[in-house]
Amino acid sequence: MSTHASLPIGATCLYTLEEIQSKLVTLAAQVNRDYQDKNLILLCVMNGAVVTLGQILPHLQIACEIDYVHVSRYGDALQGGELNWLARPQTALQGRHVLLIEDIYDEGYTLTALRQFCEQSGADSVRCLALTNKQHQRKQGATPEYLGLEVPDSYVFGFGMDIRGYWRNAPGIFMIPETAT
Ligand SMILES: O=P(O)(O)OC[C@H]1O[C@H](OP(=O)(O)OP(=O)(O)O)[C@H](O)[C@@H]1O
Ligand code: HPA
Repeated sequence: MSTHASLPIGATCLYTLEEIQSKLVTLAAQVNRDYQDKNLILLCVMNGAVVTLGQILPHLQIACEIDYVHVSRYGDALQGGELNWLARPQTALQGRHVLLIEDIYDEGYTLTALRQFCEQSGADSVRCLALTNKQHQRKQGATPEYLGLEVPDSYVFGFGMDIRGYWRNAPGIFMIPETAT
């Protein structure tokens, strides 16, 4: 573990950019294998997944479309609340194979609602790729089919994830130990 000079005081690096890239390459290989003959659409769950989507895309070697859905249940807070729907996908999901792209699988409320939305929209299949999995026992709903890196039960940020609205640009995945829940 290392610290980063210009990040919030006490921030500790959990994963470097190189470690994240390496995991994304592995996840992309699984997606390439599983969706070879499928009409795939990737749905980026804004805002947090924007970096994950952007960084995994060049590693996908299959025809696919992208779109996004914007929901939020944390806002600038460190604890989740009600899910706010800010934008729905513009692409018709009827008959499509949908892969939701998430930055973090935390308590699972967001993912459960998104799966339900896609299924009700007539998708042929709905799966999720989440870059990180927060380790705790407060999960609900189905686990992402493609899971990347394990993170501890603290508020994490960087690589698209915010802390109080900032530092989505942090070059890696970081935590501040005092934010442990
Ligand atoms: O598993 P859950 O407990 O439901 O939390 C996971 C969700 O929380 C985050 O979004 P957030 O509401 O923070 O919005 P953001 O992506 O714009 O930061 C993250 O991007 C996931 O979508
Ligand atoms: O730990 C987290 N960090 C950033 N966004 C999040 N959304 C849910 N949990 C988190």
